[in-house]
Amino acid sequence: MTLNPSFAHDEVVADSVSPQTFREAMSKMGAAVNIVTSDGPAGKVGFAATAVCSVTDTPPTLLVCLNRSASVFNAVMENRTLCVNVLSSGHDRLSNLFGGKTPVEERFAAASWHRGASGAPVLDDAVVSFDCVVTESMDVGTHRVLFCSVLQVSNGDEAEALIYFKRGYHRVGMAAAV
Ligand SMILES: NC(=O)C1=CN([C@@H]2O[C@H](COP(=O)(O)OP(=O)(O)OC[C@H]3O[C@@H](n4cnc5c(N)ncnc54)[C@H](O)[C@@H]3O)[C@@H](O)[C@H]2O)C=CC1
Ligand SMILES: Cc1cc2nc3c(=O)[nH]c(=O)nc-3n(C[C@H](O)[C@H](O)[C@H](O)COP(=O)(O)O)c2cc1C
Repeated sequence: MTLNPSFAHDEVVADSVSPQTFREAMSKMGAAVNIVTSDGPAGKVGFAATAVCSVTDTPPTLLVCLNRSASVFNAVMENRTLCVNVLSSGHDRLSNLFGGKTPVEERFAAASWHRGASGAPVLDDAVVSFDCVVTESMDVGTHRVLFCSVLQVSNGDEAEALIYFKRGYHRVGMAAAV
């Protein structure tokens, strides 16, 4: 396929790569696993997320992509606060709880939490946590991209992180040999 620079983005995307092909390809892109929590007027919620990325250090900003059909969606948008808790290697069961259809109280009962500056739950034994306020957002397809200004960082002392790769959990902590 040759790309004509005058094509609108949607035209190029429409009949090229199917969602199935895209997901299969994405399954090979290893990513850190996070539990994104939120609390506020709409109540306490949390979900597992790999679609989290650093945007800029000035001001410190993360982005989080949240499916608009997720049960947590309205609460996160109303609270406008969230905490990105980066999971350690022993957190695979916790990730599955926050990634499934489990009731909210059952999700949070499986771990220990404290409250961050934003009011969102911070996971006690996370590798690191980024407590944030949602400053901007943009809809792309099925998801809302949340731009999150970081209010507070909490560093843990966990040696190994949890990585999601080829639809399974892996532990990482040792530097690759060069
Ligand atoms: N970014 C997202 O929204 C993600 C959603 N999931 C959810 O977990 C379920 C199980 O996922 P897997 O076992 O990894 O198998 P899968 O075949 O559904 O997904 C493979 C990979 O594709 C990407 N992906 C999955 N659903 C997506 C979506 N709706 N939008 C954008 N990217 C998506 C993720 O990188 C995922 O690891 C998925 O069906 C999805 O509901 C999982 C990972 C990321
Ligand atoms: C490993 C993993 C990563 C996920 N990453 C994302 C993500 O980045 N964005 C997203 O919207 N949903 C993601 N999900 C799915 C949400 O965690 C799930 O939709 C959320 O828990 C809401 O589920 P519910 O609608 O049953 O409450 C992921 C799930 C798993 C297991």
